[in-house]
Amino acid sequence: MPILEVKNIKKSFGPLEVLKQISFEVNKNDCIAVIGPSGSGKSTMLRSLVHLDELDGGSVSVNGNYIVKDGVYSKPQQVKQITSNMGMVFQHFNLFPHLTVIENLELAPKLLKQNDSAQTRQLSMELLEKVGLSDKADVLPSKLSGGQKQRVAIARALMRKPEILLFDEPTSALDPELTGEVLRVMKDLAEDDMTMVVVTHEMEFAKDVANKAIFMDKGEIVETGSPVDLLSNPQMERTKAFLSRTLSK
Ligand SMILES: Nc1ncnc2c1ncn2[C@@H]1O[C@H](COP(=O)(O)OP(=O)(O)OP(=O)(O)O)[C@@H](O)[C@H]1O
Repeated sequence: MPILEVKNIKKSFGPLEVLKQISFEVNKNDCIAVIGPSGSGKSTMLRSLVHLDELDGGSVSVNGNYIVKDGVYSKPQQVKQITSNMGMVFQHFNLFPHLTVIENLELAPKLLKQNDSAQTRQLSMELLEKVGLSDKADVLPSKLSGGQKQRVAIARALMRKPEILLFDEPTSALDPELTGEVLRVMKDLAEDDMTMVVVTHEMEFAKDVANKAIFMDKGEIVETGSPVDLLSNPQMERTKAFLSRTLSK
């Protein structure tokens, strides 16, 4: 059974149909790159998986538990519980500026009283080490580079030990010289068999790290398959058309 199953999801903002009956599955250990031109609905699709955007129709389930089934949402408590199995990393980090790095990591577990504070501290230090920032535990986000902020955001998303990590263009807000350090952490996670869905414009990451690619255009999935095949096969007219649009952005 797939971990995450998305079936015929639909979403409009007013008259604009942003998602048109999208379906796909995420299996354990998949790293899926979601690629497509600006405005194709990638962020909306990702946000809808954790109920940050409300769908108009379709189904999303995690391990067979429905967040929404045929457009009808489960009870809020159940939605909360199911979505807690997914961690989200945003383009603009979304760190709390008045909290130190370690306080950013520990805020949610403390509010939810998930673990005792010694366990929480041990996990937060382990995760900061994993992203190479154990020396920054007590500094405020304003003292960090964009790449470091994003690595903190990744560590924070891992605090609840999610089964799936979702990334929404995690390097798009970074200066080019800072994208590498974030992509390396993401590659390490993929190599540790983390299940990931990554909205990205980084074609090299898609080719090197992802095992599957989903191409979206105008609210539809127009192509799926192995990223290497899709990105390097000159016969694939849609892929070429997509790439020329993206590269000319
Ligand atoms: N809250 C909103 N209200 C109205 N329209 C929205 C809202 N959020 C997104 N849209 C519109 O929905 C469409 C899809 O947006 P979305 O951000 O999902 O695309 P995207 O593929 O992620 O684009 P990008 O690569 O530029 O981030 C766009 O036309 C956008 O303007």
